[in-house]
Amino acid sequence: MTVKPLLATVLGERQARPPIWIMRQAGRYLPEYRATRAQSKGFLDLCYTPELAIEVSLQPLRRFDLDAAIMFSDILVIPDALGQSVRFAQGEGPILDPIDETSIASLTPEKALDHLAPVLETLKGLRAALAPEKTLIGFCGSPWTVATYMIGGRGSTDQAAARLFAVRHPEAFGQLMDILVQTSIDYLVAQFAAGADVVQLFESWALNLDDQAFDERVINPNRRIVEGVRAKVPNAPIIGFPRGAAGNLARYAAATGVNALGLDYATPLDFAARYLPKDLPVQGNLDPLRLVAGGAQMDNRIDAIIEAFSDRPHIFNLGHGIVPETPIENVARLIERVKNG
Ligand SMILES: Cc1c2[nH]c(c1CCC(=O)O)Cc1[nH]c(c(CCC(=O)O)c1C)Cc1[nH]c(c(CCC(=O)O)c1C)Cc1[nH]c(c(C)c1CCC(=O)O)C2
Repeated sequence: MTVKPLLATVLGERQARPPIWIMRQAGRYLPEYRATRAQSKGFLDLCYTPELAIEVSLQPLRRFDLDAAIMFSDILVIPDALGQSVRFAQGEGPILDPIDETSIASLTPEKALDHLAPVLETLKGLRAALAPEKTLIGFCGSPWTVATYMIGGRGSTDQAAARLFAVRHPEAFGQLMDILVQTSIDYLVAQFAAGADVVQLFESWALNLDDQAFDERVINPNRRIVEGVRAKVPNAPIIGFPRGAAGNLARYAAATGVNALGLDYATPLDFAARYLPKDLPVQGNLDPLRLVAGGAQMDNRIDAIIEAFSDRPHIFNLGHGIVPETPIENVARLIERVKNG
């Protein structure tokens, strides 16, 4: 069987050079993505049309020697599948009709997996199209992060609406988290069945939480998902990416049981050495804006990241998603440097 270096790294095997993928690697910095996007009827339509979603997932691998493809979709297909109205307005980001303590009961978890069937078709098509040494990554948003959009109705810098809702309506909030945990388990199990090698839990808003809230809203639901998925898919490989977790990172890694820990770019490079078990695989963590600017500052930082994690399994990645302004030649240079020094 052909070895998949990225999957092997998630499972704890250090490689001579770190394998690499890029968060949001299929996206607007690529002209071919913008062209396919223009052909679609809208962003969600692109997510639910396997033929187009497969195409955009493969676009970055045609240009660059990446070690993984990530299925093209979005974390907000879950609220959409639960019956909440989700729109992606041009230049505004996602807009949802916010849910409240009375509307949680009208969500439709029983219909969610049928609604998500096209995403599973995308995975099957990718599995068939990918070279055997490439890792296929599935994903979902973690419950707290998805809930911040469902309750707030849009992205925000402080997630105030959801933070207030969680403490003002703890019972309704608990019901919402239960629905999101169960839907995420079913969805990820189905992703493995459709051919995913590994899945990533995107907890993009693991910040702005006191330690009690972090335990209740981040650690607990992520742990329940890891356990629930592994009850059906024994030893399922899972990467956790709790962005902004900072001082809570080590507890997150120990308590959730994820195989590998995604580090955002604000995580100090000596953090892993100081606070993480010595064999725990890490992923990250170049600042996406260093990739925009490129040049020597980027090369030096890439080298520093590789050096800092050279004694443990390491997957190179950005510390958050690539931004649309990123010059393509800088991406090529990043990958060349990671692969060949
Ligand atoms: C919070 C979040 C979302 N989506 C996602 C997250 C977690 C990661 C993170 O923190 O960045 C995850 C995501 N979104 C997308 C992917 C596809 C796979 C990949 O290439 O990584 C993945 C893994 C496509 C996308 N998702 C979106 C686009 C751009 C939409 C377009 O093409 O018009 C893409 C390519 C839209 C989106 N989707 C979301 C927002 C806030 C936005 C608007 C802001 C933005 O444009 O970056 C929600």
